[in-house]
Amino acid sequence: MMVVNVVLRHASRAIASESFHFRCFSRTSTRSLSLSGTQFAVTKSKAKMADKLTSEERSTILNALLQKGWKVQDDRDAIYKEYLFKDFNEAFGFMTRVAIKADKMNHHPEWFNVYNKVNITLSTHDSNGLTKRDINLANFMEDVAGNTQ
Ligand SMILES: C[C@H](O)[C@H](O)[C@H]1CNC2=NC(N)=NC(=O)C2=N1
Repeated sequence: MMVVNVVLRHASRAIASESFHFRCFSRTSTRSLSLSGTQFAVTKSKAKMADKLTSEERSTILNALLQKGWKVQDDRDAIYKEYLFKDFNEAFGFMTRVAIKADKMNHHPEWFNVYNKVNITLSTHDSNGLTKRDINLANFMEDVAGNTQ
């Protein structure tokens, strides 16, 4: 009986201390998780701001696209262009190639197609404006359209 009592007391102390440890652990880990979550959010939003095209990049790589018919929107930091193809087959072929590339880049155009017309707007939603990803995708579109238009 004595032995059973000792064993039981030991076991209940162990369980109590386990649950104490568990509570401490889960409190600490929750706090540090939310802390690191906050730090992550701050770091991420700074990175997004830094992503936007600089004025130097606007007068070089963006300007090169403006020479090719792309325009900057009046009310938004975005570029747009209307591509005209021979027919729907050519337009949709272009869209298909661009869609595959865009998905690989995880960077997607806003676009609208009617028969042989494709209206495209590019902007980086995550950065709330133009970034090099828009320039890269627009240059890819220029290459593809150059071969089909
Ligand atoms: C969660 C995912 O990474 C984002 O929503 C991606 C997907 N495609 C995107 N496309 C565009 N144009 N801008 C983005 O910021 C963007 N972000």
